[in-house]
Formats: sequence, C-alpha cells, structure tokens
Amino acid sequence: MLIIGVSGGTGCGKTTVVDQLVADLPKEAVSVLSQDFYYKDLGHMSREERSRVNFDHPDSIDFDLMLSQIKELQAGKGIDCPCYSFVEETRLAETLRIEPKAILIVEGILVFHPPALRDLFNLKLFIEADTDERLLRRMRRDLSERGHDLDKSIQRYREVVKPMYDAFVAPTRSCADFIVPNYDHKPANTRWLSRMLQSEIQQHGVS
Ligand SMILES: Nc1ncnc2c1ncn2[C@@H]1O[C@H](COP(=O)(O)OP(=O)(O)O)[C@@H](O)[C@H]1O
Ligand SMILES: O=c1ccn([C@@H]2O[C@H](COP(=O)(O)O)[C@@H](O)[C@H]2O)c(=O)[nH]1
Repeated sequence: MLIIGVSGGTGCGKTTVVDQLVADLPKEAVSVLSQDFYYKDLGHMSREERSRVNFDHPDSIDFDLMLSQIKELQAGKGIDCPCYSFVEETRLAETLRIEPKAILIVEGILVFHPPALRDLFNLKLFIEADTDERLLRRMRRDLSERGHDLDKSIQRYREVVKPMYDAFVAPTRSCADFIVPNYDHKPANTRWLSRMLQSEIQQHGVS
C-alpha cells in the first residue's frame, strides 16, 4: 500500500486536491482518511465547553487511534473509523467503513506533526495558498457549512487557528516532498501525480 500524506493550513485546499486526485484514479484503487475523523469524542462536554476547545492543537486529535487504524489498513484489514460533526463539534454515533486499497491518502492540518505518523508516508504533499486567501475561504466555509457565526469565526482565527498554524503546521512544510501551489482560482496542478499513481497501479494492481 502506498500512503500519501496531504497537509497545509486550514483552507489551503487539501480536500479539493484530494478530490481531484481521487477523481483521476480508479475508485477501487484509492481510499481517503481525514484527520478530521479523529477529533476526540467530546460528547461528555456541554455545547458551551466544546466551543472553547482548541481544535488546532495536536492534543485535540486521537492520533493513537488514527495510527492504529492506518496500520490495520496496511495489514490488509478494513476499519470502521469514527465520524465527526463540525456543526455539533463532537463525534457522531455512526462509523465509516474503509477497506484497504492500493493507495491510501491521509489529509489534515496536523498529519505531518507526530513523527510516527509522518514516517508512515511514502509521499508528502504540502498544499499552499496565500494566508489571506485561506482565511477568506475558511470564513465562507465556517459560515455556510460549519454552523459558525462571523464573530466566533474571527475570534477563533485570531486566538487559536493562526497561532497554532505558526506553531504546529508551518514548521512541517519543510518535511514535504512537494509544495503544491493552490492559489485563488488557479487550481492546483495534480496531473503529474495522477499519472505517476496510475502507472504505479498498472504495475502493481489495485490491491
Ligand atoms: N484554487 C482555489 N480557488 C478558489 N477557491 C478554492 C480553491 N481551492 C479550494 N477552494 C475553496 O476553498 C474552500 C476550502 O477548500 P478545502 O479544499 O476545503 O480546504 P482545506 O481542506 O485545506 O481546508 C472550499 O470552499 C474550496 O472550494
Ligand atoms: O469542531 C471543529 C473542529 C475543527 N474545526 C477547524 O477545522 C480546521 C481543520 O479543518 P480544515 O478542513 O483543514 O480547515 C481547524 O483549523 C479547526 O479550527 C472547527 O472549526 N470545528
């Protein structure tokens, strides 16, 4: 199994780039794991307490579970991974079945942070967009999809998102094999990678 890590700051376009790659590859050859699936279960907290959690600090992610599930996939076993609701700010009761395939893409702001996870990747991509563009994309998404209001979104960005990006995300840029630009209305070029992965699949099969 080839494991590809995709990271970069909030709003840089990780999901967009991963979707592009998935669309270019046979669906029986690729599965995707998002770091977002592994936000810790906060069901024991009130709404008010959950809204004060720092979701940009590595401690907010259950990396032990994430690592053990990736290792299960590597061993050829399917996993039931947790589902997370951004609107409820906690884990949902349902799980998502993911089967092992030839290529596993793992994406998230902090996936290059823990050395044990970083070392599992055969290829590391860091997606890059200007900071102001990332902020605008994030605000639009927070308001339209994640149930935040403008004040909450601005406050979180200032107090948590930006400082945590500087402390934990930006330093991992240098460990990436490729920096992939994804600027405003100039979609990232991922054709080279799709072609490389297609030839890998042809040589080694889909599982
Ligand atoms: N090159 C681009 N130009 C304009 N908007 C983009 C571009 N890439 C992504 N977006 C938009 O920005 C938002 C955040 O992108 P997304 O892929 O979810 O980022 P991430 O997963 O890194 O947080 C989405 O609404 C997406 O459609
Ligand atoms: O309940 C939550 C959990 C996380 N977030 C924010 O999500 C981003 C990471 O996701 P991206 O898709 O990479 O933007 C992180 O910056 C958290 O602040 C949230 O808003 N609510």
